[in-house]
Amino acid sequence: MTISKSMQATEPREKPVIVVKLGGSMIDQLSESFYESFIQLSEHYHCVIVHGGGPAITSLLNDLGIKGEFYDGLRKTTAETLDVVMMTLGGKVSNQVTSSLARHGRHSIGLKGSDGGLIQASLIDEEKLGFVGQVEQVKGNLIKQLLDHEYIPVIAPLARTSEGQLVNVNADAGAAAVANALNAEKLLFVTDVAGIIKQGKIIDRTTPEEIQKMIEDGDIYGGMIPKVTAAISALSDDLQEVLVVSGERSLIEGETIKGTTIYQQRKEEVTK
Ligand SMILES: Nc1ncnc2c1ncn2[C@@H]1O[C@H](COP(=O)(O)OP(=O)(O)O)[C@@H](O)[C@H]1O
Ligand SMILES: CC(=O)N[C@@H](CCC(=O)OP(=O)(O)O)C(=O)O
Repeated sequence: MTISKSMQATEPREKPVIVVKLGGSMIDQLSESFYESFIQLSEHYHCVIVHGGGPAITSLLNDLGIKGEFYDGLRKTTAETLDVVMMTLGGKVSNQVTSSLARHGRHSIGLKGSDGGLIQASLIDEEKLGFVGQVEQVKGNLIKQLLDHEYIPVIAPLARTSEGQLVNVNADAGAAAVANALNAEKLLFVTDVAGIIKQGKIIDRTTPEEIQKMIEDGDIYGGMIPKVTAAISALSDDLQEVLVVSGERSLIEGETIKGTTIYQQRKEEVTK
């Protein structure tokens, strides 16, 4: 996928938006060439980061002797767990990302999705999952104001309910909702694999229909399921392609972002 038609854009306001989700699986090991390519990308796009941090949360919960449970990839979040989630995502991991960007000469602002009414959510199933939310609304204006001042927003996937309750949100779903609210042109899922793998090979391009089949056949499993589900939910007229990419190396090769592109096949292409 080419970087952008608007590669030549110089006015900050004219830059399209790209949302980059940093997966917890990779956040400790993002390479120097990854950050360099991200900075390169930020010259052509308004970049917004939404980060995960699942492994860091699990590690601190283990250290504290708190048992974790997952249902369909979502962490059951009791009041005790929520404290750890908030400390880890809103503290350690957020700081890790903003510090790395600062080392590369870029100012960023770490925000929790629960700050300033940025991400509003509703409880999914309090009895089963505790304080876990699904996103209802994202206040894009706050993020746009930061982008207008050339700050990179670094958003932790926390939200609030209409009653003001803090909730834990899956980071892939959070990134998809942020991308939609900002009418982003691209959404990148940065993870520990170079794309979606089928029969040992990275797929170059795929559609929601093919993905559905790969899930049914067991070719896509575990942590890749919430990612592709979020990717499919994010596809729209504005956001026509979502990519799954590796954080181990540069995001860019030539003028192309490397990874698996998920796109919605147009009707005329289907009938061919
Ligand atoms: N078809 C697939 N292609 C690539 N990775 C897959 C596939 N199916 C499952 N996975 C798994 O998904 C993982 C990435 O998801 P996850 O660990 O949740 O990442 P993150 O923390 O970056 O969100 C990969 O490391 C791999 O083990
Ligand atoms: C509700 C829920 O499960 N929230 C996630 C939030 C972090 C996340 O999604 O991080 P990754 O992207 O690294 O998986 C959690 O508690 O692990």
